[in-house]
Parts: sequence; C-alpha cells; structure tokens
Amino acid sequence: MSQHKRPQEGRSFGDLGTAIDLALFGALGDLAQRKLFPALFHLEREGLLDPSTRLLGLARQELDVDAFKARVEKSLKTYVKAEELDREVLGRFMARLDFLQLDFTQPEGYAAIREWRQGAEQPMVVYLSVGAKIYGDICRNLDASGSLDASSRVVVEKPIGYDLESSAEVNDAIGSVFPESSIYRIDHYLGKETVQNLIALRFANPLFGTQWNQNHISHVEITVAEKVGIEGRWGYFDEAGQLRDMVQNHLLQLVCLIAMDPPANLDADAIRDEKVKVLKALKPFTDEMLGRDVVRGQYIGGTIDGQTVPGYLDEEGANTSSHTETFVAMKTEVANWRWAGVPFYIRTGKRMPAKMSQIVIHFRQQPHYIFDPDQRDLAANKLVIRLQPEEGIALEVLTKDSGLDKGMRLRRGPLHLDFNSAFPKARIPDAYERLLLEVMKGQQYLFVRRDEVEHAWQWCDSLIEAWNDRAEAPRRYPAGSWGPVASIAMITQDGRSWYEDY
Ligand SMILES: NC(=O)C1=CN([C@@H]2O[C@H](COP(=O)(O)OP(=O)(O)OC[C@H]3O[C@@H](n4cnc5c(N)ncnc54)[C@H](OP(=O)(O)O)[C@@H]3O)[C@@H](O)[C@H]2O)C=CC1
Ligand SMILES: O=C1O[C@H](COP(=O)(O)O)[C@@H](O)[C@H](O)[C@H]1O
Repeated sequence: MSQHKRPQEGRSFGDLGTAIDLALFGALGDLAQRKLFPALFHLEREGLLDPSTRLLGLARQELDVDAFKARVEKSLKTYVKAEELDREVLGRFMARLDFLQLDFTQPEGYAAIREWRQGAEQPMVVYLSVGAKIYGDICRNLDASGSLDASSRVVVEKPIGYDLESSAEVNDAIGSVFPESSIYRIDHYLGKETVQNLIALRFANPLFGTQWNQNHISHVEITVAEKVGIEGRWGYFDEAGQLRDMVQNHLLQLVCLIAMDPPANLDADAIRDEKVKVLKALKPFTDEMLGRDVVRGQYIGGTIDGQTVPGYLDEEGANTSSHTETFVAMKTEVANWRWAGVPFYIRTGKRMPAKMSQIVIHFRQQPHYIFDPDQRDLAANKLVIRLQPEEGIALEVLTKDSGLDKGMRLRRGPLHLDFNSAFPKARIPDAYERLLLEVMKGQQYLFVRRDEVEHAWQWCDSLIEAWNDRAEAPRRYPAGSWGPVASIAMITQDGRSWYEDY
C-alpha cells in the first residue's frame, strides 16, 4: 500500500466546482472525445470550472499541443450543439488544455506528469479512460514517479474486469496505490438526472415512502432498450455480452436504487451500504428458474426506422458461430422483508425499435373492488419513471370517465411530470457532467464502491456459470423488435405484460 493519507477536499469554488488538475489518460479515445471533453466544456459554459483548473490530455500518439487542441475542438463541434459552442467560452476552455505523449504501460515519461504538477496546490484527478487491463500499470507508474500525493483521486471506467476474480485483480491493483476513499468507479447511469431523482422521489415524498414495499407493490419492471447495435466494438462486446455490459452494472444499480432501504443520510457510504444489502439479497438462480425466468437473445437482421440493419453475426469483425447474448430478460427477486414475493422483471437489449429506459412500479389493486368487472385489469396505479429519452415521471391514476352516459366507468390517465416542459429553462445535463463535477468536489455518493462491484459480479457469475453448463444458443430476434417472443412469454406466464405505453 502506498503511503498516501486520506484525500483532502479540493479548494472550494463557491458551492459548485473545486479546482483540480485533471490528467486524462486515453484523451484521444472514443469516450474522451465523445463524452468527456464535451462534458467538461459544458461545465465551463455553466461557470462550474474553477479558473485555476487545468486539463492534461495523455495519449500514445505523437502530437503537439496545438494539434491536440485541434482534435478536441473538432470533437466539440461534433458533439456540442452549435448554439452552445460560444467562441469566448471555447477560448477559455482551450486555454486550460495541455498534452503529453506517453506509453501508459512504461514507467519512462511519467516524470513529466510530476513536473506538470510542480507547485500545484489543487488535487490531481487521474481519469483512466482506457481498458481496465492497464489500470494497474498506470497507477503503479504514477506512484513510482512521485506524481501523486495524499489529495490525488482516480476515476475508473467500467467494466472493471470480466468476472469476480478479474475484477478483484483490477481493484487490488488500483487499491495498492489509492485508498478506497480516493477511487471513483464510474457507472454513468448514476449520473443521469432521473436516476438521481429516484432518491428524491423515494425519500422526499412521504406518499411513496409509506407505500414502497411488498404490501403495496405487486411487481417492478425495468427496461433499458437500445437502438444501436455493436457500433464497431464487436471484439469487446463478444467477450462481454449484454449481461456483463449492461446488467452487471447499470441495471443492477437501478435495482439497488429502487429496492434499497432509506439511508441514514446522503453520505456516500450510507447510500452504498444500503445498496450492498440489496445486492446481497438478490435471489440466486436455481436450474429450474434458469429455464423459466431467464431469456437470452441475439439479434438477426431486421429493420429499424425503415433502414435495414445487419444481424449480430454479420456485423463488422463478427465470428459467425458466437453465442453471445445481445438481449437478456429475467425475473429476479430481492429476498428480504421489504420485497419478498415481488418480482423484478428486467430486460435490456441492443437493436430494439427505440432507445428507451424506464422503470415501472406496479402497485397492488385495492383489496375490495367495486367497479365494472370488465375494467378490473385497469384498476391499479403505476408509477412510470422515464430515464431516457424524455426524462419524466408519470403516476397513472384512475378517475371517472366524464360524460352523462358513462356511469361510473373508470379512465386511466397520467399525473405527469415531464422535466422538459415543467422546467423549460433547465437543460438536462449529460451524466458525465454531473459525475465530473462530483469528482471535483470530492464526493463519492454517485460512484460505485468495491464491494458493490464484487457482489454484482458474484450474482452475475453464478448466472453465467449456469448458462455455460446448459450451453444453449441464444434465441434469435429480428433487429427492430422487442426481443425474443420467449421474453414476452416469460412475463405472461405470471399473468402480466411488459408496459407498452411508450
Ligand atoms: N466509449 C464508450 O462509450 C464507453 C467506454 N467505456 C470505458 O471507457 C474506457 C475507454 O473506452 P474508449 O474510449 O471507448 O476506448 P478507446 O480504445 O477508444 O480509447 C482508449 C485510448 O487509450 C489509448 N491507449 C490504450 N493503451 C495505451 C497505452 N499503453 N499507452 C497510451 N495510450 C494507450 C488508445 O490509444 P490507441 O488508439 O493508440 O490504441 C485509445 O486512444 C474503457 O474502459 C471502456 O470500457 C465505458 C462506457 C462507455
Ligand atoms: O455502458 C454502456 O452503456 C451504453 C448505453 O448507455 P446509454 O447512456 O446510451 O443508455 C451501451 O450502449 C454500451 O454498450 C455500454 O457499454
């Protein structure tokens, strides 16, 4: 373990950002160019970057700083709306940038980072926008070169490993240099506005606080549907599959935020302790459940928005015999007092008809029903939490249908909070803006603790092991559909259906 002591908070800039030196490893990569620089630019626009914050891009390519700035500017022009790309703000942003060419795995060259830091008072944030295999090398090289001090923080991207064992190796390597209190593990879903709103919704509204348990909720649905396919990442994706790529992290984090008990306060560890309890309570899959409650799928060619798209096995770089899943649906349960007997149906897939992420909380029906027997199926409230594309929350309630001829007919309608129309001036920030800001402030509550990652892997590993034992090919579904027919049968066998009011 290195000799670092507990990190210090960065120098405060009002209530907002704090001054940092950001060393961005992998600065020419896809994530950095498409997401991180645009997010930093938006923070600049909003006045959330402290005037003394500096940004150092690190990459393997030989570029001078002007060529690097030109690459960043080009990306900003691609990924930031033209009307948001103010010249003055851009000039201010570009003036913060510096560049260092480096092979990250070799110790030579790291002295230049120490020199860049010479005399700096603000903490250094090291952002590892590279594959997890080289996190350990980078951390060790930074440490050995004397570039770090007690205030340094490290931000790491997902996936952390491939299973419990490999994730423990990666975490050990990072942990041998940085204490847990300085490690910020990104799950970008935690930076999404509506995901954070789950905490406000559940713990600020007594209406829901008292109803949030198996006495009042019959089941929970989570859908994270993507329109995109593999986007040139076949090599990575084929080793991972949708369970590792999406369920192990994003969907399980959503399950945690829905199912966790109220934390004692909003401190990072108070929240994360509660999330870990949920992960530990996830019911392990038995062989019988595997056949009945889990569906794996792989897309074949189809049509999305009128365009023909290739199947998974015809994507660029594909191996024609792959059994990797691009879709997974399952029924699981959080086996504790609050949730016993409440199914959590989750599904996620690539090449679906729409990009749409939503959570639907289905409340139980009244104990005694007095209206038209034909309308009985209508008679339960649903809380629909839309994460994307249009963030919003709708509570489906039942009212009397208007009109003299309607008698006491019921009508289903939403009490609707659409964030864009309710708060028209508020731009909904990208997840990475929020997450970068929290790193600057030294706050960890939107980041994933090591034990969360490991409990999530443990649960997924057992599922993957059981799949491997069965050696079944995934079910095919045409691109542009909602997944294999079996995923619909999985929920209808319980007398329910996926919520379809998209
Ligand atoms: N892209 C995305 O949307 C998402 C990415 N992530 C994660 O973010 C991380 C980065 O992903 P992404 O940007 O897509 O990956 P890329 O491969 O696009 O970027 C990584 C960059 O790191 C550079 N690099 C790799 N090894 C070295 C080395 N030894 N020395 C110097 N430079 C090196 C690469 O340089 P070169 O090109 O020369 O090889 C490349 O520019 C990964 O952990 C990924 O899993 C997570 C969620 C989404
Ligand atoms: O982490 C990942 O997330 C994206 C989906 O993110 P979203 O914010 O667009 O919902 C997914 O496409 C990618 O495969 C995965 O690695």
